[in-house]
Amino acid sequence: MEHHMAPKITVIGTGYLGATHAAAMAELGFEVLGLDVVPEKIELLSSGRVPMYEPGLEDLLRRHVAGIDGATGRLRFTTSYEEVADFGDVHFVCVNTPQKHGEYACDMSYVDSAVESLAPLLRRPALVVGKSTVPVGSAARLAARLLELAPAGEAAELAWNPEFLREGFAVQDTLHPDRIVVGVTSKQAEKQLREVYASPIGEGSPFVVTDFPTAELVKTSANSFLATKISFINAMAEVCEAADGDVVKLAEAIGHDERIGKKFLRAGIGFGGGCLPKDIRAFMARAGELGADQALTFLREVDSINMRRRGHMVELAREAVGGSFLGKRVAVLGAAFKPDSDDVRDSPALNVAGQIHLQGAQVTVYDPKGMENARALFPTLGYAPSALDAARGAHAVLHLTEWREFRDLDPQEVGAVVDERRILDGRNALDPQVWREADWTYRALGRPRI
Ligand SMILES: NC(=O)C1=CN([C@@H]2O[C@H](COP(=O)(O)OP(=O)(O)OC[C@H]3O[C@@H](n4cnc5c(N)ncnc54)[C@H](O)[C@@H]3O)[C@@H](O)[C@H]2O)C=CC1
Ligand SMILES: O=C(O)[C@H]1O[C@H](OP(=O)(O)OP(=O)(O)OC[C@H]2O[C@@H](n3ccc(=O)[nH]c3=O)[C@H](O)[C@@H]2O)[C@H](O)[C@@H](O)[C@@H]1O
Repeated sequence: MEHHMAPKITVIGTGYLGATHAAAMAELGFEVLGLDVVPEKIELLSSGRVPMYEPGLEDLLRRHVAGIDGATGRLRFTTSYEEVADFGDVHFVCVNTPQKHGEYACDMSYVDSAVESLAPLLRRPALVVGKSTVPVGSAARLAARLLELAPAGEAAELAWNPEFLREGFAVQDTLHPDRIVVGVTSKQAEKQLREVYASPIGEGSPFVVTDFPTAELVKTSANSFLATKISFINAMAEVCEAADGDVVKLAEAIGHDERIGKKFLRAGIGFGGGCLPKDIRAFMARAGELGADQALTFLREVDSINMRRRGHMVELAREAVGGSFLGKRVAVLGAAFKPDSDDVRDSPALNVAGQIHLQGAQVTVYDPKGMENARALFPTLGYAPSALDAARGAHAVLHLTEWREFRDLDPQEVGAVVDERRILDGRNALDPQVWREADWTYRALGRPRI
């Protein structure tokens, strides 16, 4: 009987997506080699440490990284493309695809460079699998490039396998995905990917096989839908504020309709992060290039509703401190773009903090995990080592990222250190009653003033 070896896997780009994917693939039993162009990241990962905060990821990594006591040794890291090309049968491309400076379009230079570094070294059969979020049409272009550059010729193939993980739940989402989507041009590629994902498929994750453009579009349309849902509820929050309605109750009530659903209806200062904002913009830009820009004009509105939230939060805060920020102290609870992450890319919390600082207030920020990243991006803001320290002497406290730690704060304890008991809840996540009972003025976006 033919002895079939499990494919060896490489992961190119070991950031939020790639580091998680690499560790998860080792957990599923594969031999994995991760590569990044930043040697410091590779050093950290090789010693079993994760260069960012993602719940459960470090434990997973330490179970597998070669050289760690008791680890399986299935996971290693390198900066050498030669090593990756020699080692792998399936190469996942997980590099960043940020927004271009001053444009809506996606910056494909990192993906292009990853493929151009790897392809000329592929001498034996290989499946290169794109996971980064890219404009539709990229996979076809990269497949042609691969064929042009790889010494293995047609034995080096491309597939597209978009990723849907959420930060904060990355490990769980990778090991137990809602669905697996693969864009392929051959049965062989499909077969190989079925083998890689045999475990989640066996657990019941739907496996959707499609062509390149559809696979790319599934990703951008999923993120567009999520962004639209958030902006929808934030538009309702604007109307609620004008009509003295309560958007939290409204969301709960419409969410009982299963066709609408309860998820992604949390009104507040809106969506941020390294994905939703840049993905909807890149999608609009790409649709424009394809002559289908009209189809996505609604995303422009989704984006502008979202950006208005930040400005509105600043206005509410200014109003709360008496009409001007000059000489006022403002405490900001939260810097990460969402809880359970240290990611501050396009963070609504930091954007609001930055605007208030520019308008003359003394702003002090605290975040359980995002401090280092926040300081690097906004070095002129004040930072404190705890929520209580941030609140000391404040004329207003702004709750901008809904960490558990903030929900558990004791309003009396915080009340003892502030100058004025004023709290603005930018995430509709605190219990208004608890704060009001402790003599705080509580105000939230889209809820009655009382
Ligand atoms: N962060 C997330 O939750 C998710 C991200 N995505 C997509 O995944 C991609 C990666 O996102 P993140 O992991 O958040 O970005 P990231 O910035 O955290 O990680 C990207 C990594 O790629 C490395 N890199 C850049 N150029 C390289 C090259 N030529 N060769 C090797 N490594 C290189 C960087 O040094 C960095 O470590 C993006 O397209 C993003 O839209 C998709 C789903 C979820
Ligand atoms: O493409 C990506 O990178 C990922 O983008 C999002 O994941 P993520 O950015 O980690 O975070 P989300 O949980 O989607 O939250 C995004 C933003 O929306 C905000 N949000 C979310 C939900 C909600 O009801 N209201 C709301 O304002 C969050 O505070 C956060 O700023 C998607 O949820 C993932 O499926 C996708 O893989």
